Amino acid sequence: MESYEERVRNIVNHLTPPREVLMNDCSSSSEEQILNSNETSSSSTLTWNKQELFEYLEAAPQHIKVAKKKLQELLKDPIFAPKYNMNVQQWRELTLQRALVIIKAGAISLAEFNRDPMKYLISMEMLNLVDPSLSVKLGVHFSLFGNAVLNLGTEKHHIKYIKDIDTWKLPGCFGMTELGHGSNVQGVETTATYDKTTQEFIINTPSDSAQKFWIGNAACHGQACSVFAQLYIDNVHYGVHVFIVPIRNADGTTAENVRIMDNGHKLGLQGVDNGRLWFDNKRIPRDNLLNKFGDVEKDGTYVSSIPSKSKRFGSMVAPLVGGRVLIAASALNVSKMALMIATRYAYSRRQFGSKGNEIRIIEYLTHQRRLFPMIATSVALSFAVEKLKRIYCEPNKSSQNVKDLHVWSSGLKAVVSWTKTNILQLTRECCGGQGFSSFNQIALFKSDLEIDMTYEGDNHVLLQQVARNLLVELQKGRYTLTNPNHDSSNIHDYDFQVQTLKWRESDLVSTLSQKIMAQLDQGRSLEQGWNTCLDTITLLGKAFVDRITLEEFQLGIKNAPSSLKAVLELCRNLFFSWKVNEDLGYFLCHDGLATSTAQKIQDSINVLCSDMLPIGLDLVNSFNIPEQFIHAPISKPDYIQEFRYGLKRDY
Ligand SMILES: Cc1cc2nc3c(=O)[nH]c(=O)nc-3n(C[C@H](O)[C@H](O)[C@H](O)COP(=O)(O)OP(=O)(O)OC[C@H]3O[C@@H](n4cnc5c(N)ncnc54)[C@H](O)[C@@H]3O)c2cc1C
Repeated sequence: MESYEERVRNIVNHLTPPREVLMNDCSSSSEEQILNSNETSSSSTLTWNKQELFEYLEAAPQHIKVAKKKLQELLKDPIFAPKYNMNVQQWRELTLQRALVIIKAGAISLAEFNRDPMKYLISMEMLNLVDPSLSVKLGVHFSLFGNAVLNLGTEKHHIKYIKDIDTWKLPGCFGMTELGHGSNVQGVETTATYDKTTQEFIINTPSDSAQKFWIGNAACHGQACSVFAQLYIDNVHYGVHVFIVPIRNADGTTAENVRIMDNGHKLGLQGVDNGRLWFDNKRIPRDNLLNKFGDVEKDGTYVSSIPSKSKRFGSMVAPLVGGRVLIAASALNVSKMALMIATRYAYSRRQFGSKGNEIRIIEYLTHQRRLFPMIATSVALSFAVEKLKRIYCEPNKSSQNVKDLHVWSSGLKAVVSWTKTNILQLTRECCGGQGFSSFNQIALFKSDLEIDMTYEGDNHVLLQQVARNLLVELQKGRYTLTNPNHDSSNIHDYDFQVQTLKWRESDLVSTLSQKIMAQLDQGRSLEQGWNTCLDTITLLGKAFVDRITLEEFQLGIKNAPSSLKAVLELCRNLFFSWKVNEDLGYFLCHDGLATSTAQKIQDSINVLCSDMLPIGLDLVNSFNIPEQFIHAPISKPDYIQEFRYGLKRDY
């Protein structure tokens, strides 16, 4: 008689699909075949050249490819080898030493940031794959402190500071956030009062809530800080301006009239020395005002070509948009890397089934539904993020480009960082206990990059910027409202897909407009009305990003070599179905889709996942992430060999 276990096994075997429909067994292939092969995909359903897809997703001009290779060589220096098992002090020291190697080699510099922002962005993205603490420490120094000098300062500042920034002679901090004010930068309390008798500004922290908080490089290494403070001249308030304030002397001692404290242990980014700053009527020369958008003459006369305080503030924060572009791009790379690790493991790890013939975990539908839609989403986002980078790097931006940059960077920073966090969670779980080990990389990215949702603009606040812009477009009659499309004849037709996402966005814009008008009619202020609509606003911001992502993806498919079109279309269909499925409630409650069409879309996900099953491994192996940065043992074809007795992994 069959035992209970045997009966269950027989039933399960009966229910699982025949092995022939599943892809070739990667665990028996050599690493070279699986990971680095330029051969076409071996799937029976779709074929493409992996190198071709790698290059198409990379989308970099030749000179940048050369720079990338050069940086990759530099990153082979043993100092960049993985090392996790350290206390905070050791993390900070290693991060500093790594930063100095990069700076000494001239691989990252403010001069380069100015000359070739795309090269700068791509180099920083690569450093983030090696060690997020390293890219954040350098980012604070160059992209924030240095960028403030470059874009908020004038020639006198460039002459005085750029060389010292590029050599780390003047390690910098960026002092925007205070304990009492983070997202609301216009509300900072630190004051800068002009003293015309000495031609100095007096920088002061008037209360404990005004202490500068979370300031990168402040706890240990920073010597100067670009401080955001309210400018006062003769008791007249001129709004927020930015000042270069010395915080340490060259010998590392704290500067006079400055107090510094460490921010302490945190969730991640252990290598970044975040600190708190107080200024006790600290005097700085008049020239230390970064005066591109507003200046103070010797006699105390205020001069600016922008009369409105809030517009002036807008001009001052606009150049800082690069941080958001970098977060979106880096978050996408990390998503791809985590998916590469988890997917490779999923195609070689076996669990359950008959003895000697256990099932690869990728064969479980739950595994496919966790990994494949995210693979498709990462491919989809590649095209939107690439477009964002191009807009950012455009040297002579039209006013439309400036507006697009603001809206796209706000929306994509929020959505890509959330997507990455979701992907890190899913991939961590997909790897089981292995996902918990630092040496398998996913866990560390989880803790180091958790902050992406908060700094460089809190995601919920950023999506309000997107919604505000769409509302203005609507009010100015520049927004085309769209009707729902119930036609379900072909849910894989691009026109149907884009019409569906356009309808949701346009329905949300008009709903938002009506809701706010109703609030105003009831005598509420715009601020109160806005607050009652924040749920709709968040949905609208996300809907906008989904729509532009689909549109850019379609453009990418149109321009792709013909051999790549089919695989990209499969990804587009899965991306679309997944996105609609996530928000099915909205589509059904607001009559955006017929129930039968919604059902079709929902049902299509399992089918698309099974279409992706034979090619999922090839697809992640075509991702534009250099192999050099993937050292997780579970990503290797024979992961068991990676754990043979005596091979230590306690770094
Ligand atoms: C590791 C790390 C490094 C950092 N480095 C720097 C640095 O170098 N320099 C620097 O100046 N700052 C730095 N920051 C600070 C960072 O920029 C701020 O934390 C961020 O701007 C958010 O501000 P907050 O923490 O005060 O949060 P808050 O703005 O108080 O937000 C708290 C919550 O309230 C919500 N909220 C706030 N306002 C609204 C609104 N209008 N509508 C809806 N919801 C809202 C947010 O969504 C959030 O969930 C760093 C922070 C960290 C953690």
